[in-house]
Amino acid sequence: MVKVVSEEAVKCAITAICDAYSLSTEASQGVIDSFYNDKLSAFRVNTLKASIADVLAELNSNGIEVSPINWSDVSYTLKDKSLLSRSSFARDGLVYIQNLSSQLTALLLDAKPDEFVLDLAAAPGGKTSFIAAMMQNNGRISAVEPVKDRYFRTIANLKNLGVTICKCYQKDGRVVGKLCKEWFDKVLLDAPCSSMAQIDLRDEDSYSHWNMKKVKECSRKQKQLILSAFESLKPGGTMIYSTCSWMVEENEEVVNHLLNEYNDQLEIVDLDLPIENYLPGLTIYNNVSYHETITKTRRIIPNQCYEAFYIAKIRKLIR
Ligand SMILES: C[S@@+](CC[C@H](N)C(=O)[O-])C[C@H]1O[C@@H](n2cnc3c(N)ncnc32)[C@H](O)[C@@H]1O
Repeated sequence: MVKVVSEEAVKCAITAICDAYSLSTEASQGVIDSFYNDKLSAFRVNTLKASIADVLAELNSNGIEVSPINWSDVSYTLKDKSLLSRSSFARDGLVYIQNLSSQLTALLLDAKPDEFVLDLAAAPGGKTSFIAAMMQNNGRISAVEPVKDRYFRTIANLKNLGVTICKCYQKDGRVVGKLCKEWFDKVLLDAPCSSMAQIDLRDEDSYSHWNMKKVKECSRKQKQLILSAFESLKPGGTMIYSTCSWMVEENEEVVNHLLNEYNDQLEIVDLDLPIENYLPGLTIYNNVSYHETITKTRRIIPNQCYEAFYIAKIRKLIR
């Protein structure tokens, strides 16, 4: 029987990481508060099906007010997504409601037309579809998802969003590296995680299943998945590892595991995020030291606009 955690236990985990960064009491409180507060919603225009100008004009005529984001032409925030999520734009895939941290992660993969891309943990396909839009539906994407209903949902979603270059596979991502050794130019591993970003401390249901046992289980699987992702990458290719968790076990510890296995075959890319609310990856946690290069990985600090996220960009060296 899994022990259900209290709000205090979640706050404790968040505080421990704030302490590890020596964040001021005020900054730590800001992070904890962000797990209580309502966030702004965000969406992107799906340029596979609509032009930005047309969508903005339609939203305006429906009284939906949106604000642009400075790092993406297609991304916007809005106070209340209820009208938009019920609209025909969302239903018909002209826009896709997606938080900014997720959008930024997909953008950072920097997939180009004509490349061969792997999305190793794809459902429901939000990032896959953004990647396809950036590739202008030119090239190839393989999307992997082992859970049956999530796999079928991804296929339906991608179809609705006008993605034509993606083939979906119902598979465990951990076997892909051995089956498709050095096939892909780019790989996204948006790993299954304990989903701290989804925690709303006002809503017990959102954290009642979150616990350290789950964190440890996720960490074990993430370490296997990151090796598989790296093995599937071509020399010279790049991959993104991301989670929407705040836990070191699911982030720095996983990248450190890859570095322990393949240190001489990769470099961690220094991520220059176009936002201010981020921290470098931790190199020491609970008295365990990780590779120094992990400081080049990034943690997005949650706030009103952004969900808690961890992003690492990794390049496979040409031998
Ligand atoms: C964080 S979600 C991915 C979200 C997706 N990238 C998006 O933006 O829409 C992680 C996904 O990994 C899937 N997953 C779980 N175990 C997996 C495994 N062994 N191999 C590949 N995917 C797995 C989960 O079912 C879940 O759909």
